[in-house]
Amino acid sequence: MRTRVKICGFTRVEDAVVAAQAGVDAIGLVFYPPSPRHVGIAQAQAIVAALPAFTSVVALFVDAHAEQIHDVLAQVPIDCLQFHGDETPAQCRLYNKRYIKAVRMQADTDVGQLARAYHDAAGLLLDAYHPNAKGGTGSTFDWELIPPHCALPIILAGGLEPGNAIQAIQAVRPYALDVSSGVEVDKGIKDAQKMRAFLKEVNQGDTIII
Ligand SMILES: O=C(O)c1ccccc1N[C@@H]1O[C@H](COP(=O)(O)O)[C@@H](O)[C@H]1O
Repeated sequence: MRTRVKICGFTRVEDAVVAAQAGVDAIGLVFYPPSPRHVGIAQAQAIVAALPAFTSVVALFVDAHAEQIHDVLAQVPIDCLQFHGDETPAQCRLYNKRYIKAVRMQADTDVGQLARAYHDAAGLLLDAYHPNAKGGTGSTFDWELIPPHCALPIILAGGLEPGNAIQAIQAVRPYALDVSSGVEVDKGIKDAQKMRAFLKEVNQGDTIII
């Protein structure tokens, strides 16, 4: 099965269009005000309206109030939610939407237990731990912490970039890769060449594995 790719943290319509034309599976929109990649409703609507069919839209939240999430869902066509905070399984299930639960990996993180707790998630996203940030740090983590088998599709994140995508696919064999910082010129500003290079590497990685 080919490795899916999500590119996260778009703030500009033109960047999302380039990503879609290059073959990305999903784009991520960050609805977390402290993030430099945060988008408002109007900008999110403009980005989604410019996308072709079959490019999924993922909305990222960090410990958001339910009203904020309902507000986004009422105004922006979202395919999937991504929870990057301390949301409980019950909180993730409130919206009648497919969801991804992000986990910031530490030495004692029990991925199997999390997969059981969030058993109805559409994927478990494994990201680097940082004491002062919830994500989007550009840091990798020790992929040896990931168990070889998991009941949920594994979405690998954290410090991915053109240059380590093939290695990531070979080491982890994830369902998908999620990248943000590694394809940027500045926070929230994507680099067309880096996005294309990343997607090309993922295709190469899949070819090597097959
Ligand atoms: O992108 C952000 O600003 C962000 C903020 C808060 C939580 C998560 C965020 N992004 C996600 O972080 C991971 C890793 O990103 P990176 O490639 O290391 O920059 C990824 O899932 C982003 O969607």
